[in-house]
Amino acid sequence: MRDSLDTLEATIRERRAADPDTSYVAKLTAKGRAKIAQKLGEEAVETVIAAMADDRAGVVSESADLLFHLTVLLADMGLSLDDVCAELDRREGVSGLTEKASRVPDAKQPHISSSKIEGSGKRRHTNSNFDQHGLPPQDDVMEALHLFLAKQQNWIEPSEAYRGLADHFRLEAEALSSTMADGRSHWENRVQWARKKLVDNGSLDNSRRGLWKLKNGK
Ligand SMILES: N=c1c2ncn([C@@H]3O[C@H](COP(=O)(O)OP(=O)(O)OP(=O)(O)O)[C@@H](O)[C@H]3O)c2ncn1[C@@H]1O[C@H](COP(=O)(O)O)[C@@H](O)[C@H]1O
Repeated sequence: MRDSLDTLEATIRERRAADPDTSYVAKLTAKGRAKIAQKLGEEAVETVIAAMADDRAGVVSESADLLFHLTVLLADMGLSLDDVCAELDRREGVSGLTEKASRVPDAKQPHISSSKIEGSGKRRHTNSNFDQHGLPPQDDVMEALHLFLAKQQNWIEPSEAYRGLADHFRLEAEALSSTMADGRSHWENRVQWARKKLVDNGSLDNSRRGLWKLKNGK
């Protein structure tokens, strides 16, 4: 398997610079990364369709197309199969369920997807909708705080929410150190605003000063 992929990778790297009239790799590469990624997506869908039809030969064929297009994409990004294998090696021995349980907050919730790359199954955020301070929109913070609190067993201190959500949104150090005119933290202010919204809509238990928890069942 690895030999076949190594050979394919070497061929693809060589064919990228070939004449697009005689090379599919060169032709696809010339169309740009978006087209390569689109083809990869199509092959993934075709693999799924074959699997759902219990078409074993189809799955083998579509998987070959999928691996081929993935290798073209990696080459276009200056990445290699070795990079992917190194990541797989790093994960070896770590149960997928254990890794998933360690994520904070729950990445499966679809309604925080405005800043999440769909389909990755992992917490990844684009910065495109972040503001000039490098912070996510208030509504996203509110939804993420709701999810974060839903996972807590007990009362938490605000600092835990600041940290947990900063990790969730993968905030840069610069964004975390940004302050308002009065010296208060932009980020903490945003999380506090989110907490207030949750109090206002009746989700948050407001009975203990300086500690945060959702009301039961909210
Ligand atoms: N493994 C492959 C491989 N798998 C699939 N494909 C091509 O990938 C394309 C995608 O399949 P589709 O049915 O979606 O094609 P399509 O509808 O024509 O594509 P679009 O019009 O949507 O762009 C087809 O043209 C396939 O022939 C491949 N093309 C090349 N290779 C390898 O890459 C090497 C270099 O190829 P060239 O760059 O063409 O010389 C070859 O020797 C092979 O080893």
